[in-house]
Amino acid sequence: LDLQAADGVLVPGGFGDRGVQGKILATKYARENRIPFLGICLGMQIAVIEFARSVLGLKDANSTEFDPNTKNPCVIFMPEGSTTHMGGTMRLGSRRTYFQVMDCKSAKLYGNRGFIDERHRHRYEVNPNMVMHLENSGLSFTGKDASGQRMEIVELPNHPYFVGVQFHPEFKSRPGKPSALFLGLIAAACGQLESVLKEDRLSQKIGTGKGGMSNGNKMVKTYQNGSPTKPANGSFDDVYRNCNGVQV
Ligand SMILES: NC(=O)CC[C@H](N)C(=O)O
Repeated sequence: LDLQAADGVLVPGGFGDRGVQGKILATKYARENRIPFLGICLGMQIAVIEFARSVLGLKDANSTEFDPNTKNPCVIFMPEGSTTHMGGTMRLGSRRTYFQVMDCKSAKLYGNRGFIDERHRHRYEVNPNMVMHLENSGLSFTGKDASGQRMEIVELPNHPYFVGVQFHPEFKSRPGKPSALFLGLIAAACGQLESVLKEDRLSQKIGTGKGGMSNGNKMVKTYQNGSPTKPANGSFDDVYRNCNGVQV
């Protein structure tokens, strides 16, 4: 895998320690070299572990999923007491994320909404006791659940696009209705994030329901079945057109 050729890095979810070492290296590379990054579920947990190791200097920082005896458990087992999920320990299904600040990339990409509902499938979470330490060193937990104890979105404000989410935006993302965070990753990888964030259209059609982007944003033509030479008519469409088929 040649990371140097990558315009963006997506670290997906996963269970167990297979591939974790490589995911940590890819995340470190993206963070240090300012390559647009999106971490999903385990990918977000990896981003926090990598940051704790490299920036906080906690060399054995880990998830208790991989090292139950770590002295620096920055990701821990946090089962959710739920009468509807009896017997299961997985945090599953739609849960609400509240933005903690509006001046962050994820809130803007979701159209400046106060909260979003996204789907979940995980057992482990960022250790709430380490949040302050991580934030003092530059990570920003821009989305949390209603209790404030479960970290849903993490960002590095001083990076062109470094976003990790505990939820799974892909579950509600559709080719013609992409998730805000995939739009952000692709736009950043194309060097167009600034113009996308400035798009009036991003926030105009929020809450219109049908035809909107998944979780609030507008539908944008993707030309998936159309002519690849169809002319673009705006920066938004450029992003979509240029990135059809692009591997990130
Ligand atoms: N879906 C995932 O990526 C799960 C991440 C992690 N293994 C957890 O259980 O929390």
